[in-house]
Amino acid sequence: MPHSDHSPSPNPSEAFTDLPPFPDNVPTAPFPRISLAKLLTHDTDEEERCWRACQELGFFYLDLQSSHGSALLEDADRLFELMKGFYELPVEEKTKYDFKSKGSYFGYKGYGEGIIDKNGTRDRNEFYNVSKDDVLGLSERLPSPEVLNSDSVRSLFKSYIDQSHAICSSIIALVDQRLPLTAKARQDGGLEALHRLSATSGDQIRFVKAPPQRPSTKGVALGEHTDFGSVTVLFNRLGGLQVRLPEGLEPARSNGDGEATEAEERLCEDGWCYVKPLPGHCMVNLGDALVKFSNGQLRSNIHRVVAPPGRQGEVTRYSLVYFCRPEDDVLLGSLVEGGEEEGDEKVTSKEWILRRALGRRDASGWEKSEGTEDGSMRRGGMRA
Ligand SMILES: O=C(O)CCC(=O)C(=O)O
Ligand SMILES: [Fe+2]
Repeated sequence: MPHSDHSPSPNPSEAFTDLPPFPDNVPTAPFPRISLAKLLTHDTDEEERCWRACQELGFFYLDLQSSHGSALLEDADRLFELMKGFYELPVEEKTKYDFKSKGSYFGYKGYGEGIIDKNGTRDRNEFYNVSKDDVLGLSERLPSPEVLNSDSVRSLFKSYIDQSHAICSSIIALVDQRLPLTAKARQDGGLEALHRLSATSGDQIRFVKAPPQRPSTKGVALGEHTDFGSVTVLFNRLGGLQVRLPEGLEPARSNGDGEATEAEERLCEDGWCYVKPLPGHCMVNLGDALVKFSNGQLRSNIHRVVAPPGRQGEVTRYSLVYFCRPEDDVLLGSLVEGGEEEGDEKVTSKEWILRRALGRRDASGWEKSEGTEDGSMRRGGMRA
C-alpha cells in the first residue's frame, strides 16, 4: 500500500475533545481513509483504493463527513448515549436478557461471561446484541429492557440498521464487481443477492462496554478474532482496538514526544498495533464469509481489544458495531472461478455464526468457535 494512503499524523481537530487524547507515541494501523461520498459516486480511484484495502488489510476508515454520512454519524451519537443508559442498569436486570441458554447470541453477555482463549480466560467487557430481524419485524420480538424498547428507540435502531446495511451493501457490490464470480453465482444475483435487508440473517447491532483499565498484557478485553459475517461497521471513540498487520506492512510510527510505555510496547509485539479512532469516520472491516465466497482473495483481518493506550485507559470504553452477515440459509463456500473444491463440507451462514458466537461463551466450545484466523495469518505471511 503506498505511503500516501496511510492515515496522516494526528492533528488537534481530529480528537474527541471530551475524552483523554489518543497518545501520539504508540504504533498505529496504516488504514487508508476512504470517502463514502466518493464511493457512492463511483469515483474510480476511490473504488480502487477500497478494493486494495479489502484484499490487503481487510480494514479501512470510512469518512462519513458528507451529506451521505451525516445522518449515520448522528444516529451513532444517539446510540452511544443510549447504550450508556442501558449499561447503568443493575446487572441482575441486564442478565435477564442473556439468551445463551436458549441457544441465541442476541441480547446481553455479562462482564467475564465470554472467553478470550482456549484456556477459558475470561473476557473483560459487556455486550448487548440487537437483532436486525427483530427490529425489522422479520422474526419474533425478543424480550428487551424498557430503556431499549420504546417506539423512538426502535425507530433509531431501524434507521441505524438501514444506513449501516446500505454501507455494507455498497462494499459488497464493489467487491462483487471485481471478483471472478462463477457464471452460476452471477446468474443467481452475485453477492448482493445473498445479503438482502429483508431476508432473515444474523445481522446485528452490538453495544460494547469495557471498564477503565491500565495497560497490561493481561488486559485483553476482547480476545483476538476475525469477524464471522461479511462486512462490519465499527464506531470507536477510545483506542484499545488492535489489529495484527500482515507481513510486509508496518505500523505508522509515533511522531510525538515521549515513548510508549513498556506495557504498550509489549502489546505491539508480533505485528500488533493500535487503531486510532477518528471523529467523523467509522471503521469498516471484512469478515469470514467474504473470505470463503472469494476463496481467500479478500481478507478478514485478525483483531482484538486491549486496554486503551495512555490516559485513555482511565475512562470507560464504549463502542458500537453493526455486523452484516449472509442470509441464514446461504451456504458458505467459494463462489469464484477455480475455487470450488469437490467434497468441501459446507455449513450455512446461520450454523457458522451460532457455532462461532456461542463457542466463545465457554472453553468447551473454543475449537468450534475458530474462524479464518489461521488463513488470515497465512495469507499475509505468518509472523514469528
Ligand atoms: O470494540 C471494538 O473496538 C471492537 C469490537 C469487535 O471487534 C467485535 O465486537 O467483534
Ligand atoms: Fe470484531
